[in-house]
Amino acid sequence: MFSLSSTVQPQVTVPLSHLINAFHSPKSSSVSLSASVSQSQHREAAPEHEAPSSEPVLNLKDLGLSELKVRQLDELVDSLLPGFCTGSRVSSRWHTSYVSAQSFFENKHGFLDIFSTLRSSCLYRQHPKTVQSIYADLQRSPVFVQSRGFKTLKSRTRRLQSTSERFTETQHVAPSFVKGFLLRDRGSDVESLDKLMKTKNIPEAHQDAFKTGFAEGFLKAQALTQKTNDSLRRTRLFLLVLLLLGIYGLLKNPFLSVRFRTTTGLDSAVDPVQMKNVTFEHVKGVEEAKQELQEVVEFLKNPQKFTVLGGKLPKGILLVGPPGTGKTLLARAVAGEADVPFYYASGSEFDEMFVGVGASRIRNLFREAKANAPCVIFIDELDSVGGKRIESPMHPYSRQTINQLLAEMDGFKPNEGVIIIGATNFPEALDNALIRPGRFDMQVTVPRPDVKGRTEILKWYLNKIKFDQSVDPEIIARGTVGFSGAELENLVNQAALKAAVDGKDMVTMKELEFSKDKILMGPERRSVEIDNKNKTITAYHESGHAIIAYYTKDAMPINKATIMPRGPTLGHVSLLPENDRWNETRSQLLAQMDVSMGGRVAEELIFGTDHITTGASSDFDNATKIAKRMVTRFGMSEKLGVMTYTDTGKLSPETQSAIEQEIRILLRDSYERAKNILKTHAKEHKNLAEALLTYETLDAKEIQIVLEGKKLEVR
Ligand SMILES: Nc1ncnc2c1ncn2[C@@H]1O[C@H](COP(=O)(O)OP(=O)(O)OP(=O)(O)O)[C@@H](O)[C@H]1O
Ligand SMILES: [Zn+2]
Repeated sequence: MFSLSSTVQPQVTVPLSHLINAFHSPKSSSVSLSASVSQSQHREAAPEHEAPSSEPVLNLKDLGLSELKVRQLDELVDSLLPGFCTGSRVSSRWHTSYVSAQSFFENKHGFLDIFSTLRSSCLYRQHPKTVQSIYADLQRSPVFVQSRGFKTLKSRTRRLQSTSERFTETQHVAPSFVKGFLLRDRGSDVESLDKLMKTKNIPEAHQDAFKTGFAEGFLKAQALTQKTNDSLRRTRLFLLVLLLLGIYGLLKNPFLSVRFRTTTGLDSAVDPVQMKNVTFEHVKGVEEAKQELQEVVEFLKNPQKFTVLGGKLPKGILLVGPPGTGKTLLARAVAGEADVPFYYASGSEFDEMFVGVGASRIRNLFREAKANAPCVIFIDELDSVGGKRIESPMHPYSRQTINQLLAEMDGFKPNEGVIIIGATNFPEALDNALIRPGRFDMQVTVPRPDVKGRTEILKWYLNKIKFDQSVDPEIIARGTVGFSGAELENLVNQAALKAAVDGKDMVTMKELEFSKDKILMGPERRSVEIDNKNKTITAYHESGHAIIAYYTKDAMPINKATIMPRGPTLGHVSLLPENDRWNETRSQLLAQMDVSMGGRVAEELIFGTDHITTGASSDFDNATKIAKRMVTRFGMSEKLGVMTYTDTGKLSPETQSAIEQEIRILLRDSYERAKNILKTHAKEHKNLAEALLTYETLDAKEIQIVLEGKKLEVR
């Protein structure tokens, strides 16, 4: 049978006579199979074998093919003579037999890799021509066209041969087809099978067999052709839909962040993201940083305006600050405010074990960005690409990568509209070359937020959840000194989760306090069974702290006392500074020491010296630290004067012992003060401890009620 593989059927009408003639063209034809069948040549060739016009006309009935439709006939012809059809796509493919295709994929598989075509179209978005030409290409050439002609030609011919065993003249079949066809004037003559059989002297006895064989072969080929056509049609439809979708996506949103990405070894694509929805409004508590970046936004909005006036803006801005303080968010907001593309890269992406990869990634990034200026390139973790640790065996090519980064930064003018924002937690770890003028020459500090900033951040994230009106973000803010924006966001989120778990319909202070403690001290250990004796000791210990805090003038206000085990602690008292403390007075420091002492003093007073526990060790640590700093750093000891003693190891033994002596005195005095207070307020101490044993946790208000001798309302 005539099998067709993956070839598109050209719509060409061929007189049946050509076909028949082809079977019986002179055996002597010397056209060799392996020769490249150039159709144009054949067409140009003089028609030597013009058929006599007197040939009788063939009736399809004679062939037993009267059932065939014209189209089927065309297909038959094409099956037999794929090379014939003028101007058809197939023919042109045949003639590229010796030409390797453009891509390895094409060579290997014989058809275009439509996905890589689409991908590369996305890679070069700034050249819309590419997309168009690809579209045109795809229109021109059906996707599964075999472009490796020699393979096609041979295999198809072989198939022709094997399926036309009836017409045995193996060697000469194909050439005679061609010759028979091409040497004739196709339009004019209509020949008949009868005549052919006569002229070729086919014996009467064989004529029927000839016809039957011909028809059988045709019908079999027909069935297969139909199948192939169906599957081809389906594939083409699928590819068309895919293509249309791709084009639609590109037209609709050129900055679509989710797109085909190529990460083939050395070459990685870089996609910008449009940051319209992130503005400075989203970044709270870092007002100074926002102000400094405002001018960068103005520049990105209108680079020309700045250069006309001769203004010069930094190419690179370094955002410096601890993790989670919103450096990435700020960089996004800069792009969002200016409504320009945002290119994100993490320094660690460039840190490659392979030569040239990191450098090549940087090159790609800058090439893309420059083509889309004005825009923002953000390099997170800049220290991991621009660090000083060059020549380390762990990062063999980092020098190369840094050099590439430097070259790229030097490679464009300040008015080109590309702003590079780098972020790092360790500016001191950066390579000096990076922070020279003309590179990252502007530093913006993004510190941990202060009380006001924390309150704003908490409000911002609280507004995204349901919370009770009684919630006071400021109280939480005061208790979260040192929290970063990310940690505060997490705090609110944990509170929301806790409320959901407890079946509440909104978040209250309780959940917020809960999640704050969880972040600060680890999760509650409700399951831990603490015996009554230990519980009682803990209750008195914590009440001791609370009483001292309550009755000492310069101590911080109490926020909460609890005997709920959490993390490594059995209970704790939390105090809230009214504001972030920039400075502390001597009396505040002493008060802090006294509060720390309160725990141990309570144990001693209530249970006796023999029953004091190990539970006060961290309290002592705390108190000792304060005393030591007062003596050695703050000049708060009369005996040692206003002098700092940083490296105590290098001091004379006398000075060392004098320091020790002073610290000891401070601690002892503190202990005595605490003892006095607890003795004076023994009743309140007892009441508070009992309230804690009953309620486990007491907040500031409840503590006040107990200490004022009033009864707590049953909760
Ligand atoms: N000042 C802030 N205002 C509002 N949200 C913040 C702030 N800081 C941090 N966040 C929240 O924390 C998330 C993480 O912050 P971001 O990634 O910007 O921190 P970063 O400083 O870049 O951290 P890293 O140094 O770890 O990369 C932000 O997406 C945001 O949700
Ligand atoms: Zn304690």
